[in-house]
Amino acid sequence: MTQHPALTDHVALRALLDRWVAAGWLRPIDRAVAGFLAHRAPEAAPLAQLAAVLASHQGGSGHVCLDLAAVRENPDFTLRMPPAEPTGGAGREADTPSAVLAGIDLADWRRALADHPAVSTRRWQNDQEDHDGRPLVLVDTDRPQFYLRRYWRVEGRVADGLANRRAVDRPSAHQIRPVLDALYPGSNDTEATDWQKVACALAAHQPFSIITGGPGTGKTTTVVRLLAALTSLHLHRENGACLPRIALCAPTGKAAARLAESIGEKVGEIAAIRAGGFDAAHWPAVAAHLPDEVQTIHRLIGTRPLAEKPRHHRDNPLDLDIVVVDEASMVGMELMGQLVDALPARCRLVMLGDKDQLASVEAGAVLGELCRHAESGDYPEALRDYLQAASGQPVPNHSTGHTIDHPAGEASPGDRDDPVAARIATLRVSHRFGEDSAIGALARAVNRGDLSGALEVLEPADDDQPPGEVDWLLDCPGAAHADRFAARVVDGLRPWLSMIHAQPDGFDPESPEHQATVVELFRRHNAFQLLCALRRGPSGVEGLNARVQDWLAREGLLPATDRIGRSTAWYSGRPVIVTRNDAQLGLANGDMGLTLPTRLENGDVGLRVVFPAPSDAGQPDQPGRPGSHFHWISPARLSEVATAFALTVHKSQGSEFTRVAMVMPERSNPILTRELLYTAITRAKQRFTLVSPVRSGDAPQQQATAVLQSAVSSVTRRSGNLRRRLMSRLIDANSDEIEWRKND
Ligand SMILES: Nc1ncnc2c1ncn2[C@@H]1O[C@H](COP(=O)(O)OP(=O)(O)OP(=O)(O)O)[C@@H](O)[C@H]1O
Repeated sequence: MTQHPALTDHVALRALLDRWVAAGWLRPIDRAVAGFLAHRAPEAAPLAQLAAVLASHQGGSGHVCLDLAAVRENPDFTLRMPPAEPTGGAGREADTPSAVLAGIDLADWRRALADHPAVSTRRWQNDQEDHDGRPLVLVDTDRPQFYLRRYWRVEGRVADGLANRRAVDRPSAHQIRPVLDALYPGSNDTEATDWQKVACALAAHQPFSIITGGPGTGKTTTVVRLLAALTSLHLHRENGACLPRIALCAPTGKAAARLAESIGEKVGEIAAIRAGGFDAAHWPAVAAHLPDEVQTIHRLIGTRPLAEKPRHHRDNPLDLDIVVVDEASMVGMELMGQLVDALPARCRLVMLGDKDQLASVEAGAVLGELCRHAESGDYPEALRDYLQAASGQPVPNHSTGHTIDHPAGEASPGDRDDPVAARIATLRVSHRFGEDSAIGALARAVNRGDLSGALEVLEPADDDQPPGEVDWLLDCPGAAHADRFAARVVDGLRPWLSMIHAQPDGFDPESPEHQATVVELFRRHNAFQLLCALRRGPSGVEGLNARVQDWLAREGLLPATDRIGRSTAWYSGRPVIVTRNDAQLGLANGDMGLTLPTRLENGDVGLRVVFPAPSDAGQPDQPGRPGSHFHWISPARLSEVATAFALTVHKSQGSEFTRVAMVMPERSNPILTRELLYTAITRAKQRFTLVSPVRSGDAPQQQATAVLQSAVSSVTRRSGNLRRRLMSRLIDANSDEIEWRKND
């Protein structure tokens, strides 16, 4: 078979890459990798250059490496070329990766890469050696993986940072049992295992642990009790001296604010504990020590604009004993690498998150990858004994064993000796969505890829009935119920928009009464959110924002759309989302603001965009007035924002809303996956509406079901090897030679 000219001729390869960039299939930065390699090794095979370009391209789509076998098996799908969302540029069919790579097999890739002077070939056994400084790394197994060295190194750094945690004090089962019994009164009286208590015992023992579970399964509750248990042990032993220094953090400002909000109540519960023979002042003293502030990870480690390194790193670590990371599914590999670098080896690390949610948009699905086999929940025998003794709970093994995902040719220890699994606790019971909750049932069905289970829950919307907890609405232009969707959206937005209209003389930022009104405004705003899978097209964020503006204008809730324009104009009531961090303004990517008529210092009424201020506003390097709940910012200073009547599901991660309506794409799309739909459903606290756009006349219900089916059956698999690399380090270091001290 003749090969595509781009694989044998450098000029043809450059022309192909130029066309990919022009069509929007490839980023210019990926294209630049080819130029760099051509300069370094002009004679080397074009196929190797192409692989390097594609490895860089995959980094932009969340993968830390290029899985060569996956590219061979399904090139266009693996590489998302053409992109799932149209880019405006026109690509040629003759240029699709499947056309370009036809006839290439793994042996060709291997040969081209192994011969290239810029490629270092590795096996797992020597993955820590990094002396040759070559910019590309080929991990040569039966399923070869090709890395830019930068990602290879950061993945290794994360594995090192997790494997090297050495918490100084691991309580014996005998020490921690009375503390856990006091924190979980009544747990020993029932037969069912209290997995939260077991999770506490596990995380108290392991210097690095993950507590994972769906929404409302008690991750926050558990971590507050864990921190209380560790503080209690210190108080007891050292009489208040050297209490652990604790920091709570999350990847985004919004996730940090949500954790801060939910933690207060739980700390109050600790102060009220009276059980277990501790003196009356003990638990109030424990509660008083627990942190109430939550920072972003960036702020914790001291990320500085334009600086190469954050303030805290290996040579200037944070002075902390325990760090908790919430919403860890949103943390990518680079940020995780910076975080573990900034922690001293003695510092415990506890990660909280829902392993089934969408992964970070940055390269590397850290939590998802580490939790790949968490479902089975089996532990090594000795650890199981410890957990049972420490918690007083039965800890059954769930499965008879899965095969550990070891690189080919390496010994694979038995399932129950998996040292990564020994650091993971899975919470399985949702206290928010009980057995009879339709949202919970829909989320579970989607999560297990069960279309008929999902269809059992999804009730087609009925005009004569009030909407249920979950319902399904067909958005069919021209049909009798065409306005039903518009009416739902307007109903969802009216409560806060009408509050704005009730202040024609503008909000006074200095007035306590107006500040209270703004608190209520944000509460109402948070009661309803429209989500989309896509950004572009009529069912994407752009199309939906325009439609919503029309609907609201029709109802008199916004000025007429021909006056306000479409996407960038400022008007009273425009909700916006920040799309890039702005340290000067104290805004983070993902922050939401509302545009309000505002009384200005000169007495005029003008527009200001109001954002909730972080809890540490007014601190030395944090803009905002001390104690103020809000920032009031002139629209002229905001360039990186977008209208947010509708948001992508990606942007909604880390947030929750009372009611959510999610708009599906018109047809199946690689972006629409099981994780995306699950994430959208679990953003809703009380009601979830699925909106399926359909073409009129043409069996609308079947069209909608086909798109739903493609979503529940499509699972994202991120390339990367963090789990394997961590496992091999833990096995090598034999760091599970834990003394499972039950009786001392
Ligand atoms: N063991 C329990 N018994 C009864 N209620 C509980 C229990 N654990 C947690 N809850 C309640 O369930 C709700 C959710 O708990 P929590 O916020 O800890 O869960 P989460 O997993 O952190 O939730 P999220 O998905 O919001 O991150 C809270 O109202 C909490 O008080």
